[in-house]
Parts: sequence; structure tokens; C-alpha cells
Amino acid sequence: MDIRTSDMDLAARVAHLSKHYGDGPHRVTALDDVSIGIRRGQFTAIMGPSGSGKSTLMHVMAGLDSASSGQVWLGDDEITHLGDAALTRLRRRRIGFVFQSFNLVPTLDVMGNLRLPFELDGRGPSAQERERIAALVERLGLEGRTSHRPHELSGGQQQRVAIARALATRPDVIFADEPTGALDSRTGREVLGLLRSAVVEGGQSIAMVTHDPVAASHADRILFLADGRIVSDRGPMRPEQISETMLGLEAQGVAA
Ligand SMILES: Nc1ncnc2c1ncn2[C@@H]1O[C@H](COP(=O)(O)OP(=O)(O)OP(=O)(O)O)[C@@H](O)[C@H]1O
Repeated sequence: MDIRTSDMDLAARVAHLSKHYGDGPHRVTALDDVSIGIRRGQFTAIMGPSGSGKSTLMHVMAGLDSASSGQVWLGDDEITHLGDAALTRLRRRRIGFVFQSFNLVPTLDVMGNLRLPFELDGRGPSAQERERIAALVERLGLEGRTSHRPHELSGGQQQRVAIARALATRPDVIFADEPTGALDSRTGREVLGLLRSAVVEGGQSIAMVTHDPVAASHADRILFLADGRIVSDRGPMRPEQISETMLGLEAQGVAA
């Protein structure tokens, strides 16, 4: 793919991205010359064996970690060399996060958590944004829960709050890191259904790191990483096909 000709369709992208940790004999190459874009309005899963670079790729794309070399864009804006303050602002305004551990603020109730991205941005939500939050509360089945604290909610409910919070600011892209990792399979499927409908009905762009072939089977596209490189870029796949591909990559890793 020529990364420059398809800028308009990409919510985030990296070109010739490498990331090293440590120096000298301890140097680890987590990402090795990766060029890839996350397409707008698609649900992209990022898979690969343990240590293949999935989290590193997500962290660099989300401005949580810096590139050793190469370039990083969010939409049309290059973010490679932004300082900490600018990156923090950009993450609050233009990126949503959903984590395995939900990452809700325990001392705030549900509504407080949903308003948090706006409060952190130094303002409350506008009337239109309050309407959007109310619509998300309804859409995600959180009515009657808005004054509950996270510990008063089930895992699935907490993750729904995290998804509503991620969607509230209409981010360019949502990065989800094992969003179903702490949930039972039925609740996990519900959460994946919500992420999928945010893409299909809301036009949201989502990139999800996962080890779970069933979770990845909800995606429009699956990127497979091995040893810090993208080794396969596929359309929708069934869980069994995904498991087979993963077994192949893990076997190659053992043989190497
Ligand atoms: N802060 C760090 N310091 C040193 N090495 C690191 C650091 N973070 C990641 N690495 C190394 O970079 C490589 C890629 O790690 P990364 O966490 O991106 O892999 P992953 O595919 O997300 O793995 P997992 O599926 O186990 O979470 C690994 O070899 C890892 O040990």
C-alpha cells in the first residue's frame, strides 16, 4: 500500500515506524519498519504472538509512546515530534481508549466518568455533548446507573461505561486493548457487538489489540504482527481461521 495516496481514508497511520527499547547488547526491537494505516469507519483487530509488538504499535499510534524512527499521523496531522503537553491534549480530544481493566475513576459515579474527558479538557460538555452523552447512556443500557460508582457495577457494565466515555468526544479513532479480556464470553460478545455497532452505525474507527480469535472475528480487517513486522493484512476471518494463522505464527517463532 502506498501510504501517501490513501491519506483521506485513514484515521491513523505510521510510515517506516521502528521502535527500540534499551541500548547496546540489551537493545530490543519491538517494531521494525512498519508502515500501516487504520482505515476510517472500520473495525481493525491487531493480533500476533506474545512480544510481537502489538501494544507498542498501539501505544505509538495513540501518542502514548514515541517512535525511534519513522513517522506517525493522526488523521492528516503528523504527531511524530509533538511534545508531551500537545500529545496529552490530542489524546483527550481526538483519541478514545478502552482497556481490559476498564480504567474508570473509582471515586466518580458513571456520569462523572462520562464527563471526565471534557472536564480534563478544562470545560464541561456543551449542550450538544450532554445530549450525546445522554444518547450513549441510553444506547448502552446505562440508564438508572448514572449515579452508581464503578465498584457498584458488573464488569460488563463498567466496560460499557468505558466505551460510552471513549465515544463521547467523537474521537478520530478508538484504541481498545483486550477489551473483553476480563469478561466472561457472553458479556464479551455483548461488548464486541457494541464496538461493532459504533463502527457500523456511528462510523467510528476502532483498532483493537487482542489475543482472542473470537474477538478478532468481529473485525473488518485483521493485522497480524510477528517479530515487530506486519506479516499479514486480512479481511474478516472466522475464529478457526484466525486460530490457525496464530498457531502458524507461533510455530515460526519457536522455529526461529
Ligand atoms: N518498556 C519496555 N522496555 C523494554 N522492552 C520492552 C518494553 N515494552 C515492550 N518491550 C519489548 O518489546 C517487544 C514487544 O512488546 P509488546 O508489549 O509490544 O508486545 P505484544 O505483542 O503486545 O505482547 P503481549 O501479547 O505479550 O502483550 C517485546 O520483546 C517486549 O519485551
